[in-house]
This record gives sequence, C-alpha cells and structure tokens, in this order.
Amino acid sequence: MQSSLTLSLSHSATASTIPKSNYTPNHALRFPPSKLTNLRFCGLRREAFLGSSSLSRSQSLQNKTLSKKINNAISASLSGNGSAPKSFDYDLIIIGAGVGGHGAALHAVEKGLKTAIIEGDVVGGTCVNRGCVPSKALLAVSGRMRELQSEHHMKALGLQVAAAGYDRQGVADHANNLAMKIRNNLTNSMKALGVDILTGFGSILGPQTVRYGKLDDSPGNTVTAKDIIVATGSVPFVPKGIEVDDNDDPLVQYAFSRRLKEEDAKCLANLWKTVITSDHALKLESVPDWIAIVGSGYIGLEFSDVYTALGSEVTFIEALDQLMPGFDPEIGKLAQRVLINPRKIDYQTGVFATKITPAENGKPVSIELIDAKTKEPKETLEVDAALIATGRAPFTKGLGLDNVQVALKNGFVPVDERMQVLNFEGNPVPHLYCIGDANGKMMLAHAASAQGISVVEQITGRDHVLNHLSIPAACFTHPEISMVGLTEPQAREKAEKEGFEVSVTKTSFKANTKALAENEGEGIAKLIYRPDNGEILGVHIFGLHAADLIHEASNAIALGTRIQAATNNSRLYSVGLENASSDLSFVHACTLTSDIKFAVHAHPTLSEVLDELFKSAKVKAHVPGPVSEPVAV
Ligand SMILES: Cc1cc2nc3c(=O)[nH]c(=O)nc-3n(C[C@H](O)[C@H](O)[C@H](O)COP(=O)(O)OP(=O)(O)OC[C@H]3O[C@@H](n4cnc5c(N)ncnc54)[C@H](O)[C@@H]3O)c2cc1C
Ligand SMILES: NC(=O)c1ccc[n+]([C@@H]2O[C@H](COP(=O)([O-])OP(=O)(O)OC[C@H]3O[C@@H](n4cnc5c(N)ncnc54)[C@H](O)[C@@H]3O)[C@@H](O)[C@H]2O)c1
Repeated sequence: MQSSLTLSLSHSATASTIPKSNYTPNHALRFPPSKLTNLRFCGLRREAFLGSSSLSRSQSLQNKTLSKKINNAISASLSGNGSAPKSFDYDLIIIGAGVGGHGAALHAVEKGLKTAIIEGDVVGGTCVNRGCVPSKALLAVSGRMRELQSEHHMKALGLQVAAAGYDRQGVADHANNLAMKIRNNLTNSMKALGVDILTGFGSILGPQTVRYGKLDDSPGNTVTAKDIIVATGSVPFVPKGIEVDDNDDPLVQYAFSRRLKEEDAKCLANLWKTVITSDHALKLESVPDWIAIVGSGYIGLEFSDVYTALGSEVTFIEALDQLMPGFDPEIGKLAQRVLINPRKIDYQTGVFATKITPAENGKPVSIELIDAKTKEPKETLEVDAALIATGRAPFTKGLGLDNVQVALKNGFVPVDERMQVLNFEGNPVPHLYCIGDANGKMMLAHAASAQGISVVEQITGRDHVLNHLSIPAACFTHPEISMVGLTEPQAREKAEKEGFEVSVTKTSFKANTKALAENEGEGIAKLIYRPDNGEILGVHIFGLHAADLIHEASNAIALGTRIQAATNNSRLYSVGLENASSDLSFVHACTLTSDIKFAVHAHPTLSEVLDELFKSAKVKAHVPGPVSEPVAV
C-alpha cells in the first residue's frame, strides 16, 4: 500500500458505510506520487492525438466499418449461385484457432479427417493469450504472495519468512511467457499432426464454402469442406456508457508509432490505461492503489485475488443483490466470508455502473452509479482504475451466416444440442456447427474443446450429445471454488417441476487430515442429490485445490454413476466378500463400481473430503430383491 493512502477501508463495510468525506473528494491523495508526476509532466490531452475515438482492439474489430468491409469482401467473392460444391478441399474447416478449434482439429486428425483451421489473429484465442493461461500465471503468484504474507499461517507451520515482495515486471513476464509457451505448443501440435493453419479472417460464403483473407475488399481465398465448425469465441462485453482506454487503444499505438521518447510513451501509456478489461489487465502493466472491479463473476473474483495480494484495494460494483451471483448461494456466502471480508475489498451490490470516465489531466477515474432497481442515481465513485468484468460478448460479426439463412441471437450463433447451427426456421443447417463461446452454451475453455470433440464424433459417424451438466467449472481464487451440475436453488426448482425429492449433505475441510496438515482447513464440499435413487444433481466445493477435486464428481455425473444405486448393493457386497477368493472382481465390476459411495480414496488426501461427502449421503433404504448374477466385463 502506498503511504499516501489516507483511507483504510473497513473490510466488511459496503462503500455506502464509509463516510463520504473519506470516500471521494480528496481523491488526488490516493494517486501514487509517481502517477501525479506523470500526469503533470505529460500535460497532454488524448484527443490531441486521434480525436475522441478510443476503441479497444476487440471493439474496433467489431465496429461498423469492419462489418461493411467484410460484407464487401464476401460479396466480392461470392461465386453466384450459393449452391453446395461437388467436391471438397477439406473434410473439415474450423474458423477460429482458440481452444475450441484446437481441440476439434486434433480430434479430427485422429479420426483421419483432412483438416484446416483459419485464424485471424494468433493461435490459442482468448484462453491462451488473454484468458485462462495468463490469468492462472498471475493467480499462481498471488497464491504464493498471500501465503508468504500471512504471518499467522507461516507461524502455524513453524516457518519464519522475511517480508515478501514482488517485481511487477517479473510477474507480468511470467504470465506473458507462459502464454507464449502454450501458444507455441498449440501451434506446433497442429502443425505436427498435419492440420493446415490458414491465416486470415474467415467467413461463410455459402453451403460448405468459406472465404478467408484480409479485411478488405479483395476476394481473398475460397476453400470448401464437407463440414464446417465456427469457433470464433468472444470478446469482453463493455456496457454502454463505459469508456475503456486500454493499451490497444489506437491513440497509444499512434503515440508509439510516432517514436515518442521512451519516457513520453510510458507516460502516455500510464495516463490512458485506467479503465480496462481483462484483455489489458492480464498484462499487469500497473498495480493501481485503488481499483474498482465492475462485476463480481469469475473474472472479477479472480482479479480481486490478484490485485489484493499485490497490494491494491478493491471496490466491487455488482448489479445484482449479492456478490458472486452465479455461484451456489451457500458457497457464495462462505466465499464472501473468506475471499472478500478479511481482504482490502469493499463492495456495493444492487448498483449499475452507468458511466465510467477514464482518468485524465490529474482527475481520477469517475464511476457513476445508479440503483439497479429504481434507476435513481446513487453516487459517483472516484478511483485510480476500473476493471470492467461484466461478461463476454460473442465475436460473430461479419461471419456471413446470413448466406446460409442463419440469424444471430443477441450475437450468439443458435445451435441445437449437437452444436448444429440452426437456420431462421429453427432447422439445422447441414454440415455447419458452432462450438465454444460463440454459441454461448457454456463459456469455458474445456467446454469449447469438448463441444468440438463431440462434433467430430458426429461427423465421423458416431452420434454424440455432450451432457453440459457434467462439465465442471472452477474459479482459481485462494482457496479455489469449483462446481458441477445444478446449484441448490436450481435443483429444487427442477425437483418441484418434475416431482422428486432433493437432499443436501456437506463435509468440511476442517475434518480432513491433509487439509489440516497444510493448515488450510477453511472449506466445505456440498452434495445435492436425489435420495430416492442416489442420482448426483450437483457438487460444489470451496477449499484447497477445489478445482482438481471436482473431477471425481463430474466424471461420476458424466458416467451416470450413482451415490448408491437403487439395487440391493449391500447384499451383493456381502456375496462378494464371502466369495472373495474367486468372485470379488466380478462383484466389483457389476455393483460396487456403480456406487461412488464405495470408491476407495488414498489417505491422507484432500480427495477424502469427497469420500466423506458421498458416504454421508442418505439414499433411501432399498427393498431387498433377488441378487442378480455377477456379469463379467
Ligand atoms: C480472463 C479470463 C480468464 C479465463 N479463465 C478461464 C479458466 O480458467 N478456465 C476456463 O475454462 N475458461 C476460462 N476463460 C474462458 C475461456 O477463455 C473461453 O471460454 C475460451 O477461450 C473459449 O474458447 P473458444 O475456442 O470458443 O474461443 P476463443 O478462445 O475466443 O478463440 C476464438 C478464436 O477465433 C479467432 N477468430 C474469431 N473470429 C474469426 C474469424 N472470423 N476468422 C478467423 N479467426 C477468427 C479469434 O482470433 C480467436 O483466436 C477465461 C476467460 C477470460 C477472459
Ligand atoms: N476460472 C474460469 O473458469 C473463468 C475465469 C474467468 C472467466 N471465465 C469465463 O468468462 C466469462 C466472463 O466472465 P465475467 O466475470 O466477465 O462474467 P460473469 O458473467 O461471470 O460475471 C459478470 C458479473 O457482472 C455483473 N454486471 C454486469 N453488468 C454490470 C454493470 N453494468 N454494473 C455492475 N455489475 C454488472 C453481473 O451481474 C455478473 O455478476 C464467464 O462466463 C466465465 O465462464 C471463466
């Protein structure tokens, strides 16, 4: 924390409980001295460089001029009749080489398909370059910083550590280098397997036909394929009224291109990067003293972990009535108690950030807040920087989908459960699929990849429908949060509609030897299930390595494993024991393997948290029935 800070935020207080006199007016005091110097030294107005335009890369890609260019390019290369080609250049063409496209390409090659992937920017897409990969590198640092800074934690382990510090550029380099390494791995893996990587912006010209090339009026290249997968991903969603001024701003690019003196360029960069999205925040070009994070979903929460570990104070601005509204409410409450309240984080819920203006000429970032329900103005917050983490928008403009009678829905590509793209009438367009963030089903890297693999299975003759309720998700805070399936309210709603009973059971990390050995006993696991048949409806974990632990539950859901199947397993179990010498493996195969309650976990491991969880579930007593003959598998 800078010594210039005059305000010490109460840990659990909402912003509105902080005396107003401390909160906004003397805001200049919150600026680190270096920044004030820079602001005075620069004395430049951003408009002096490029007028008032300040679109980020992603936004500028999406703007109208771009759409026009693409449409012109598409019309220039349309062959005329729009009918399907008779022979094909490829078996499969994928538009977009993010993790979704990459996963599909690798599986397609394995299945013997001649495959090409079209990429308009860099291989790896959001996850590798601007998402999962660099964010997890920053979170790895924040986790260690947090641990080293916790005197109490260190003392409990009998350790003595001198004051922990960090080198901002070193941390940023770690994230950037990791992204580069994974990007190279992805590129090399595709090249090695013979996937053709075609460079350019891809769009659909007609059935089974794609154009790729520059974003200009040139005809570009036309390629055909038996099947096409759209995997164009997403970009940060910035609500109306919020002005983002991140580093990809054409103004900054312009300044650099004019070869300003290094300190001038740095100064300009400092001056302009005050309202950012995750695209920019991941570069960690600065660690602001006080940053407002608009949105308390995955991105907001993970960045709050990073920023507070590195010394920032955070103010969350959340439109809904509670923080982390997407999580199971009970897990959300615990997460708030552990991840928010003891840290230098305050928050306002039930408010919209309607207008955000970047810092300029010595003035801080200003954030106008309105009550989310009444729409009445609430207050204007002044901070050093703002991170906009209000969701993601599909990147689907200019894809030419109207050439195959497809209309976007709020920008997303409409698909059915097999990821087949649906036309105006709701019918699948033959040979056209969309996976990943662009279809909006589940905006997660592994979901994109799993959808891609599922599509390849289908086009190679094996029908496959992905069960999205079996796909786990994790938030990589310290400790982590993970989940699979339904939240408790969702499960109860479903139960009411379909007429079944729901039970909930929980276990604590406090009872787990390994967690206690690590001095990390804070956490719970929660199981939501059907007591009548032992079906797992949802599992939620908050605690050490929750992101790794969830897979036992997600695999169980995917494979249809029950907590305890509705057969008389206990009788089968005893039959097995009596005949242990010869028949136990048979009995195992047909009964115990379908009962997760009887799975064996190594001791002492964190996985015993889940073992306890499944064992504590009370599946209703079964009517004793005839014991079926064991079947060899
Ligand atoms: C900060 C952050 C952290 C995240 N962390 C995680 C995490 O920990 N775990 C997780 O599961 N998910 C995480 N995500 C979400 C994850 O990044 C996305 O769900 C995932 O990247 C989606 O993959 P995709 O292949 O659908 O799209 P993308 O990764 O966005 O890739 C799309 C690709 O298509 C290219 N493209 C777009 N249009 C065209 C076109 N017309 N022609 C040619 N190329 C085109 C783009 O340049 C891009 O390379 C995170 C996201 C963010 C922003
Ligand atoms: N660990 C991970 O798997 C991981 C990490 C980061 C991102 N992601 C993916 O990226 C996607 C985007 O993440 P995200 O955190 O931006 O979105 P999100 O949907 O998770 O959360 C956005 C939050 O912003 C709030 N909000 C929206 N507009 C607002 C406004 N004007 N004022 C105040 N609050 C507002 C919403 O109520 C919501 O709580 C997620 O869907 C997630 O799947 C995943």
